[in-house]
Amino acid sequence: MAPKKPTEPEVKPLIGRIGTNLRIGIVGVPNVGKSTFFNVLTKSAVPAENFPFCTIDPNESRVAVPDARFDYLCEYHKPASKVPAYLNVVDIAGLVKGASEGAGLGNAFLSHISACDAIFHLCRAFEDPEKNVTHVDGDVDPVRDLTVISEELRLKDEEKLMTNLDKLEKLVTRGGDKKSKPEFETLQKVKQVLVDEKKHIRFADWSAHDIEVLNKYLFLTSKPCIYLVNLTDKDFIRKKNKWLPKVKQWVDENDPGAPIIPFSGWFEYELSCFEKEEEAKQYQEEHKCSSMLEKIITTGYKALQLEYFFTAGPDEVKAWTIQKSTKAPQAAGRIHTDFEKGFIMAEVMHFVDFKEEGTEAAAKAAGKYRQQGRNYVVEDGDIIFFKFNAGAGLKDAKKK
Ligand SMILES: Nc1ncnc2c1ncn2[C@@H]1O[C@H](COP(=O)(O)OP(=O)(O)OP(=O)(O)O)[C@@H](O)[C@H]1O
Ligand SMILES: [Mg+2]
Repeated sequence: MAPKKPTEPEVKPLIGRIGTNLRIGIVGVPNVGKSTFFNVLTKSAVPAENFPFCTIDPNESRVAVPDARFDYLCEYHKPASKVPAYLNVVDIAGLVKGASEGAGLGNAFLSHISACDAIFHLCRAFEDPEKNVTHVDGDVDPVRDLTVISEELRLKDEEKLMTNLDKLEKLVTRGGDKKSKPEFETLQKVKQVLVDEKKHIRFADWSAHDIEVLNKYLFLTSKPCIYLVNLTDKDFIRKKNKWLPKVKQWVDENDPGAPIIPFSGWFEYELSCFEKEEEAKQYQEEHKCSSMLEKIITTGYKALQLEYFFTAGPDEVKAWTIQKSTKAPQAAGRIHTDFEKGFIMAEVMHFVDFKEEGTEAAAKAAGKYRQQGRNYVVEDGDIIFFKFNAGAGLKDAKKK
Protein backbone atom coordinates (compact mmCIF):
# COMPACT_ATOMS: atom_id res chain seq x y z
CA MET A 1 0.00 0.00 0.00
CA ALA A 2 1.28 3.45 -0.86
CA PRO A 3 2.31 5.50 2.18
CA LYS A 4 -0.22 8.03 3.30
CA LYS A 5 0.70 11.51 2.17
CA PRO A 6 1.14 13.98 5.01
CA THR A 7 -1.97 16.11 5.09
CA GLU A 8 -1.83 19.86 5.41
CA PRO A 9 -3.87 21.38 8.25
CA GLU A 10 -7.31 22.43 7.01
CA VAL A 11 -7.42 26.13 6.23
CA LYS A 12 -10.97 27.40 5.95
CA PRO A 13 -11.65 29.17 2.67
CA LEU A 14 -12.52 32.86 2.89
CA ILE A 15 -16.16 33.88 2.64
CA GLY A 16 -16.62 36.07 -0.44
CA ARG A 17 -15.57 36.56 -4.02
CA ILE A 18 -12.16 35.31 -5.09
CA GLY A 19 -9.92 37.99 -6.53
CA THR A 20 -7.89 41.05 -5.73
CA ASN A 21 -10.00 43.68 -7.44
CA LEU A 22 -12.54 43.88 -4.64
CA ARG A 23 -14.66 46.84 -3.58
CA ILE A 24 -16.21 48.22 -0.46
CA GLY A 25 -19.59 49.99 -0.76
CA ILE A 26 -20.90 52.89 1.34
CA VAL A 27 -24.40 51.96 2.48
CA GLY A 28 -26.98 53.77 4.61
CA VAL A 29 -30.38 55.51 4.60
CA PRO A 30 -30.65 58.67 2.44
CA ASN A 31 -29.02 61.99 3.37
CA VAL A 32 -26.76 60.76 6.17
CA GLY A 33 -23.44 61.93 4.70
CA LYS A 34 -22.41 59.01 2.46
CA SER A 35 -21.33 61.14 -0.51
CA THR A 36 -19.67 63.72 1.76
CA PHE A 37 -17.63 60.85 3.22
CA PHE A 38 -16.90 59.40 -0.25
CA ASN A 39 -15.64 62.80 -1.42
CA VAL A 40 -13.27 63.39 1.49
CA LEU A 41 -12.06 59.78 1.40
CA THR A 42 -11.30 59.58 -2.30
CA LYS A 43 -10.75 63.30 -2.97
CA SER A 44 -13.66 63.24 -5.41
CA ALA A 45 -16.36 65.81 -6.04
CA VAL A 46 -19.62 63.90 -6.48
CA PRO A 47 -22.78 65.85 -5.55
CA ALA A 48 -23.41 65.79 -1.78
CA GLU A 49 -26.39 68.03 -1.09
CA ASN A 50 -28.98 68.37 1.60
CA PHE A 51 -31.74 66.32 0.03
CA PRO A 52 -32.57 62.61 0.05
CA PHE A 53 -31.65 60.54 -3.04
CA CYS A 54 -29.07 63.07 -4.14
CA THR A 55 -27.09 60.00 -5.30
CA ILE A 56 -28.76 57.60 -7.75
CA ASP A 57 -26.01 55.98 -9.82
CA PRO A 58 -23.10 54.50 -7.92
CA ASN A 59 -19.80 56.39 -8.01
CA GLU A 60 -16.57 54.44 -7.79
CA SER A 61 -13.12 55.66 -6.92
CA ARG A 62 -10.02 54.42 -5.18
CA VAL A 63 -7.80 55.60 -2.39
CA ALA A 64 -4.21 54.64 -1.56
CA VAL A 65 -3.84 52.44 1.52
CA PRO A 66 -1.57 54.29 3.98
CA ASP A 67 1.32 52.13 5.17
CA ALA A 68 4.43 53.22 7.11
CA ARG A 69 6.32 50.19 5.69
CA PHE A 70 5.67 51.38 2.12
CA ASP A 71 6.81 54.90 3.07
CA TYR A 72 9.98 53.46 4.65
CA LEU A 73 10.80 51.46 1.51
CA CYS A 74 10.26 54.54 -0.68
CA GLU A 75 12.47 56.62 1.61
CA TYR A 76 15.16 53.91 1.45
CA HIS A 77 15.18 53.22 -2.30
CA LYS A 78 14.05 56.67 -3.53
CA PRO A 79 12.50 54.86 -6.54
CA ALA A 80 11.44 56.42 -9.83
CA SER A 81 7.99 54.90 -9.45
CA LYS A 82 5.94 54.38 -6.27
CA VAL A 83 2.80 52.24 -6.43
CA PRO A 84 0.89 51.71 -3.17
CA ALA A 85 -2.07 49.37 -2.66
CA TYR A 86 -5.51 50.83 -3.30
CA LEU A 87 -8.90 50.42 -1.67
CA ASN A 88 -11.77 50.59 -4.20
CA VAL A 89 -14.74 52.45 -2.76
CA VAL A 90 -18.27 52.78 -4.16
CA ASP A 91 -20.76 55.48 -3.10
CA ILE A 92 -24.22 53.92 -3.26
CA ALA A 93 -27.69 55.51 -3.17
CA GLY A 94 -29.62 55.60 0.10
CA LEU A 95 -31.88 52.66 0.97
CA VAL A 96 -35.29 53.11 2.57
CA LYS A 97 -37.67 50.78 4.38
CA GLY A 98 -39.27 48.50 1.80
CA ALA A 99 -36.18 48.64 -0.49
CA SER A 100 -36.15 44.83 -0.73
CA GLU A 101 -39.62 45.08 -2.28
CA GLY A 102 -38.56 47.80 -4.65
CA ALA A 103 -39.33 50.98 -2.65
CA GLY A 104 -37.16 54.00 -3.62
CA LEU A 105 -35.54 52.08 -6.51
CA GLY A 106 -34.53 49.60 -3.80
CA ASN A 107 -33.87 46.67 -6.08
CA ALA A 108 -31.45 48.62 -8.26
CA PHE A 109 -29.67 50.01 -5.20
CA LEU A 110 -29.45 46.56 -3.59
CA SER A 111 -27.88 45.20 -6.75
CA HIS A 112 -25.18 47.87 -6.39
CA ILE A 113 -24.44 46.50 -2.93
CA SER A 114 -24.36 43.02 -4.41
CA ALA A 115 -21.50 44.12 -6.67
CA CYS A 116 -19.43 45.06 -3.60
CA ASP A 117 -17.48 42.71 -1.35
CA ALA A 118 -17.73 44.53 1.98
CA ILE A 119 -19.82 47.33 3.43
CA PHE A 120 -19.14 50.64 5.13
CA HIS A 121 -22.48 50.93 6.93
CA LEU A 122 -22.71 54.66 7.56
CA CYS A 123 -25.22 56.03 10.04
CA ARG A 124 -26.06 59.56 11.07
CA ALA A 125 -25.64 60.71 14.65
CA PHE A 126 -25.37 64.40 13.82
CA GLU A 127 -28.20 66.73 14.79
CA ASP A 128 -27.89 69.90 12.81
CA PRO A 129 -30.50 72.54 13.63
CA GLU A 130 -28.58 75.30 11.78
CA LYS A 131 -28.30 73.61 8.41
CA ASN A 132 -31.53 71.72 8.98
CA VAL A 133 -30.30 68.57 7.23
CA THR A 134 -33.38 66.57 6.25
CA HIS A 135 -33.90 63.05 7.57
CA VAL A 136 -36.24 60.76 5.62
CA ASP A 137 -37.82 59.53 8.85
CA GLY A 138 -38.15 62.97 10.44
CA ASP A 139 -35.69 62.74 13.31
CA VAL A 140 -32.15 61.52 13.94
CA ASP A 141 -32.00 57.95 15.26
CA PRO A 142 -29.03 55.88 14.07
CA VAL A 143 -30.20 52.73 15.84
CA ARG A 144 -33.51 52.81 13.94
CA ASP A 145 -31.58 53.48 10.72
CA LEU A 146 -29.17 50.59 11.33
CA THR A 147 -32.16 48.31 11.93
CA VAL A 148 -33.91 49.47 8.73
CA ILE A 149 -30.88 48.83 6.51
CA SER A 150 -29.92 45.60 8.20
CA GLU A 151 -33.48 44.29 7.83
CA GLU A 152 -33.68 45.24 4.14
CA LEU A 153 -30.42 43.37 3.43
CA ARG A 154 -31.70 40.37 5.36
CA LEU A 155 -35.05 40.36 3.53
CA LYS A 156 -33.32 40.50 0.15
CA ASP A 157 -31.20 37.50 1.13
CA GLU A 158 -34.29 35.71 2.43
CA GLU A 159 -35.98 36.14 -0.95
CA LYS A 160 -32.95 34.75 -2.81
CA LEU A 161 -32.54 31.92 -0.33
CA MET A 162 -36.15 30.77 -0.43
CA THR A 163 -36.25 30.67 -4.26
CA ASN A 164 -33.14 28.49 -4.33
CA LEU A 165 -34.16 26.37 -1.40
CA ASP A 166 -37.45 25.58 -3.15
CA LYS A 167 -35.65 24.54 -6.33
CA LEU A 168 -33.21 22.34 -4.42
CA GLU A 169 -35.94 20.76 -2.31
CA LYS A 170 -37.70 19.60 -5.46
CA LEU A 171 -34.48 18.16 -6.85
CA VAL A 172 -33.37 16.40 -3.67
CA THR A 173 -36.57 15.14 -2.08
CA ARG A 174 -38.66 14.48 -5.16
CA GLY A 175 -36.07 14.05 -7.88
CA GLY A 176 -33.66 11.94 -5.80
CA ASP A 177 -30.73 14.16 -6.78
CA LYS A 178 -28.01 13.04 -4.34
CA LYS A 179 -25.39 15.43 -5.70
CA SER A 180 -27.36 18.49 -4.61
CA LYS A 181 -27.97 17.19 -1.08
CA PRO A 182 -24.97 18.85 0.67
CA GLU A 183 -25.85 22.20 -0.90
CA PHE A 184 -29.47 21.75 0.17
CA GLU A 185 -28.34 21.02 3.73
CA THR A 186 -26.17 24.14 3.87
CA LEU A 187 -29.05 26.29 2.61
CA GLN A 188 -31.26 24.79 5.32
CA LYS A 189 -28.68 25.94 7.87
CA VAL A 190 -28.69 29.37 6.24
CA LYS A 191 -32.47 29.41 6.60
CA GLN A 192 -32.18 28.76 10.30
CA VAL A 193 -29.89 31.77 10.79
CA LEU A 194 -31.48 34.14 8.31
CA VAL A 195 -35.18 33.32 8.58
CA ASP A 196 -35.74 31.60 11.93
CA GLU A 197 -33.28 33.62 14.01
CA LYS A 198 -33.55 36.73 11.80
CA LYS A 199 -29.79 37.27 11.89
CA HIS A 200 -27.24 38.06 9.23
CA ILE A 201 -25.29 35.17 7.71
CA ARG A 202 -21.97 36.40 9.10
CA PHE A 203 -23.46 36.02 12.60
CA ALA A 204 -22.93 32.23 12.44
CA ASP A 205 -19.87 30.00 12.17
CA TRP A 206 -19.61 28.07 8.88
CA SER A 207 -17.71 24.94 7.88
CA ALA A 208 -15.39 24.85 4.85
CA HIS A 209 -18.13 23.12 2.83
CA ASP A 210 -20.77 25.66 3.89
CA ILE A 211 -18.44 28.44 2.78
CA GLU A 212 -18.13 26.89 -0.69
CA VAL A 213 -21.90 27.02 -0.98
CA LEU A 214 -22.11 30.55 0.46
CA ASN A 215 -19.55 31.67 -2.12
CA LYS A 216 -21.77 30.39 -4.90
CA TYR A 217 -24.60 32.66 -3.75
CA LEU A 218 -22.66 35.66 -2.37
CA PHE A 219 -25.48 36.76 -0.07
CA LEU A 220 -25.57 40.42 1.02
CA THR A 221 -25.48 39.57 4.72
CA SER A 222 -22.36 37.45 4.41
CA LYS A 223 -20.34 40.51 3.38
CA PRO A 224 -18.19 41.95 6.18
CA CYS A 225 -19.47 45.20 7.61
CA ILE A 226 -17.77 48.20 9.24
CA TYR A 227 -19.97 50.67 11.09
CA LEU A 228 -19.16 54.35 10.59
CA VAL A 229 -20.96 56.80 12.88
CA ASN A 230 -21.15 60.29 11.39
CA LEU A 231 -20.99 62.98 14.12
CA THR A 232 -21.00 66.78 14.08
CA ASP A 233 -17.50 68.22 14.15
CA LYS A 234 -18.20 69.49 17.69
CA ASP A 235 -19.15 66.03 19.01
CA PHE A 236 -16.19 64.47 17.24
CA ILE A 237 -13.82 66.97 18.82
CA ARG A 238 -15.27 66.49 22.31
CA LYS A 239 -15.44 62.70 21.67
CA LYS A 240 -18.98 62.47 22.99
CA ASN A 241 -22.37 61.75 21.53
CA LYS A 242 -25.42 60.24 23.17
CA TRP A 243 -25.93 57.70 20.40
CA LEU A 244 -22.48 56.08 20.55
CA PRO A 245 -23.21 53.64 23.43
CA LYS A 246 -26.53 52.71 21.81
CA VAL A 247 -24.90 52.02 18.45
CA LYS A 248 -22.27 49.90 20.19
CA GLN A 249 -24.97 47.90 21.95
CA TRP A 250 -26.81 47.34 18.66
CA VAL A 251 -23.63 46.13 16.93
CA ASP A 252 -22.73 43.86 19.87
CA GLU A 253 -26.14 42.21 19.59
CA ASN A 254 -26.43 42.02 15.83
CA ASP A 255 -22.90 41.88 14.42
CA PRO A 256 -20.57 41.03 17.30
CA GLY A 257 -16.92 41.89 16.70
CA ALA A 258 -17.57 44.19 13.74
CA PRO A 259 -15.54 47.42 13.86
CA ILE A 260 -17.32 50.66 14.84
CA ILE A 261 -15.56 53.90 13.89
CA PRO A 262 -16.98 57.26 14.99
CA PHE A 263 -15.92 60.10 12.68
CA SER A 264 -17.23 63.40 11.40
CA GLY A 265 -17.83 63.96 7.70
CA TRP A 266 -17.87 67.67 8.43
CA PHE A 267 -14.56 67.70 10.34
CA GLU A 268 -12.96 65.73 7.48
CA TYR A 269 -14.48 68.13 4.97
CA GLU A 270 -13.02 71.10 6.86
CA LEU A 271 -9.60 69.46 6.86
CA SER A 272 -9.82 68.85 3.12
CA CYS A 273 -10.43 72.59 2.53
CA PHE A 274 -7.00 73.66 3.83
CA GLU A 275 -4.67 74.40 0.99
CA LYS A 276 -1.53 73.38 2.84
CA GLU A 277 -1.03 70.11 4.67
CA GLU A 278 0.72 72.04 7.42
CA GLU A 279 -2.46 74.04 8.12
CA ALA A 280 -4.58 70.89 8.36
CA LYS A 281 -2.02 69.43 10.77
CA GLN A 282 -2.12 72.53 12.91
CA TYR A 283 -5.94 72.48 12.97
CA GLN A 284 -5.89 68.89 14.24
CA GLU A 285 -3.31 69.73 16.90
CA GLU A 286 -5.30 72.75 18.06
CA HIS A 287 -8.40 70.61 18.50
CA LYS A 288 -6.49 67.61 19.89
CA CYS A 289 -8.26 65.49 17.30
CA SER A 290 -7.02 63.53 14.29
CA SER A 291 -8.60 62.60 11.01
CA MET A 292 -10.12 59.11 11.05
CA LEU A 293 -9.67 58.47 7.33
CA GLU A 294 -6.46 56.41 7.59
CA LYS A 295 -8.03 54.12 10.16
CA ILE A 296 -11.17 53.77 8.05
CA ILE A 297 -9.16 52.90 4.92
CA THR A 298 -6.97 50.27 6.60
CA THR A 299 -9.97 48.73 8.38
CA GLY A 300 -11.87 48.59 5.07
CA TYR A 301 -8.94 46.95 3.30
CA LYS A 302 -8.65 44.33 6.03
CA ALA A 303 -12.38 43.60 5.84
CA LEU A 304 -11.89 42.65 2.18
CA GLN A 305 -9.38 40.07 3.45
CA LEU A 306 -6.72 41.56 1.27
CA GLU A 307 -3.06 42.08 2.02
CA TYR A 308 0.04 42.81 -0.04
CA PHE A 309 3.67 41.97 -0.54
CA PHE A 310 6.29 44.41 -1.78
CA THR A 311 8.77 44.41 -4.61
CA ALA A 312 11.33 47.07 -3.90
CA GLY A 313 14.31 48.53 -5.73
CA PRO A 314 15.60 51.79 -7.16
CA ASP A 315 13.25 51.60 -10.17
CA GLU A 316 10.05 50.90 -8.33
CA VAL A 317 8.57 50.22 -4.92
CA LYS A 318 5.25 48.50 -5.38
CA ALA A 319 2.62 46.90 -3.14
CA TRP A 320 1.01 43.89 -4.84
CA THR A 321 -2.46 43.06 -3.59
CA ILE A 322 -3.17 39.40 -2.81
CA GLN A 323 -5.83 37.55 -0.87
CA LYS A 324 -4.93 36.20 2.53
CA SER A 325 -3.28 32.74 2.48
CA THR A 326 -1.92 33.13 -1.06
CA LYS A 327 1.04 30.86 -1.82
CA ALA A 328 4.26 32.11 -3.41
CA PRO A 329 3.65 30.94 -7.04
CA GLN A 330 0.20 32.57 -7.15
CA ALA A 331 1.62 35.74 -5.59
CA ALA A 332 4.28 35.70 -8.34
CA GLY A 333 1.44 35.33 -10.86
CA ARG A 334 0.12 38.73 -9.76
CA ILE A 335 3.23 40.27 -11.34
CA HIS A 336 3.14 38.18 -14.50
CA THR A 337 1.60 34.84 -15.46
CA ASP A 338 5.07 33.65 -16.59
CA PHE A 339 6.31 34.14 -13.03
CA GLU A 340 3.72 31.66 -11.82
CA LYS A 341 4.18 29.16 -14.66
CA GLY A 342 7.97 29.07 -14.37
CA PHE A 343 8.14 29.63 -10.61
CA ILE A 344 11.38 28.38 -9.09
CA MET A 345 11.60 30.10 -5.73
CA ALA A 346 10.85 33.24 -3.80
CA GLU A 347 13.56 35.06 -1.90
CA VAL A 348 11.69 36.56 1.01
CA MET A 349 12.54 39.12 3.66
CA HIS A 350 10.05 40.09 6.33
CA PHE A 351 9.78 43.86 6.52
CA VAL A 352 10.71 43.95 10.23
CA ASP A 353 13.91 41.99 9.52
CA PHE A 354 14.86 44.35 6.70
CA LYS A 355 14.28 47.37 8.90
CA GLU A 356 16.18 45.83 11.81
CA GLU A 357 19.20 44.80 9.72
CA GLY A 358 19.25 48.05 7.75
CA THR A 359 20.17 46.69 4.30
CA GLU A 360 19.40 43.76 2.00
CA ALA A 361 23.01 42.53 2.34
CA ALA A 362 22.89 42.66 6.16
CA ALA A 363 19.58 40.76 6.16
CA LYS A 364 21.14 38.14 3.88
CA ALA A 365 24.22 37.83 6.11
CA ALA A 366 21.96 37.37 9.14
CA GLY A 367 20.13 34.54 7.36
CA LYS A 368 16.90 36.54 7.24
CA TYR A 369 16.61 36.67 3.46
CA ARG A 370 15.14 33.22 3.02
CA GLN A 371 14.60 31.06 -0.05
CA GLN A 372 11.03 29.77 -0.09
CA GLY A 373 9.38 27.15 -2.27
CA ARG A 374 5.95 26.78 -3.82
CA ASN A 375 4.20 25.95 -0.56
CA TYR A 376 5.25 29.16 1.15
CA VAL A 377 2.23 31.19 2.25
CA VAL A 378 3.06 34.85 1.64
CA GLU A 379 2.80 37.10 4.68
CA ASP A 380 1.49 40.64 4.63
CA GLY A 381 4.39 43.05 4.07
CA ASP A 382 6.91 40.47 2.82
CA ILE A 383 9.55 41.91 0.52
CA ILE A 384 9.94 39.37 -2.30
CA PHE A 385 12.31 38.70 -5.15
CA PHE A 386 10.99 35.89 -7.39
CA LYS A 387 13.11 33.55 -9.46
CA PHE A 388 11.41 31.86 -12.36
CA ASN A 389 12.24 29.83 -15.43
CA ALA A 390 11.03 31.44 -18.62
CA GLY A 391 11.92 28.51 -20.87
CA ALA A 392 15.19 29.97 -22.10
CA GLY A 393 16.81 29.67 -18.71
CA LEU A 394 16.79 31.18 -15.30
CA LYS A 395 15.63 34.75 -15.08
CA ASP A 396 15.53 37.07 -12.16
CA ALA A 397 12.16 38.52 -11.63
CA LYS A 398 12.47 41.41 -9.33
CA LYS A 399 10.57 43.54 -11.79
CA LYS A 400 8.17 43.11 -14.66
N1 LIG B 1 -20.99 65.28 10.01
C1 LIG B 1 -21.83 66.14 9.45
N2 LIG B 1 -22.27 67.23 10.11
C2 LIG B 1 -23.12 68.10 9.51
N3 LIG B 1 -23.60 67.97 8.27
C3 LIG B 1 -23.20 66.90 7.55
C4 LIG B 1 -22.29 65.92 8.09
N4 LIG B 1 -22.07 64.97 7.16
C5 LIG B 1 -22.82 65.33 6.07
N5 LIG B 1 -23.49 66.48 6.31
C6 LIG B 1 -24.46 67.15 5.39
O1 LIG B 1 -25.55 66.27 5.16
C7 LIG B 1 -26.11 66.51 3.86
C8 LIG B 1 -26.27 65.19 3.12
O2 LIG B 1 -24.97 64.71 2.81
P1 LIG B 1 -24.69 63.68 1.62
O3 LIG B 1 -25.22 64.19 0.32
O4 LIG B 1 -23.26 63.37 1.72
O5 LIG B 1 -25.59 62.45 2.08
P2 LIG B 1 -25.88 61.08 1.33
O6 LIG B 1 -26.02 60.07 2.40
O7 LIG B 1 -24.90 60.84 0.25
O8 LIG B 1 -27.32 61.38 0.71
P3 LIG B 1 -28.10 60.59 -0.50
O9 LIG B 1 -28.55 59.32 0.09
O10 LIG B 1 -29.20 61.53 -0.81
O11 LIG B 1 -27.16 60.43 -1.65
C9 LIG B 1 -25.19 67.50 3.19
O12 LIG B 1 -25.80 68.80 3.29
C10 LIG B 1 -23.90 67.43 4.03
O13 LIG B 1 -23.23 68.67 4.02
MG1 LIG C 1 -25.17 60.53 -1.76
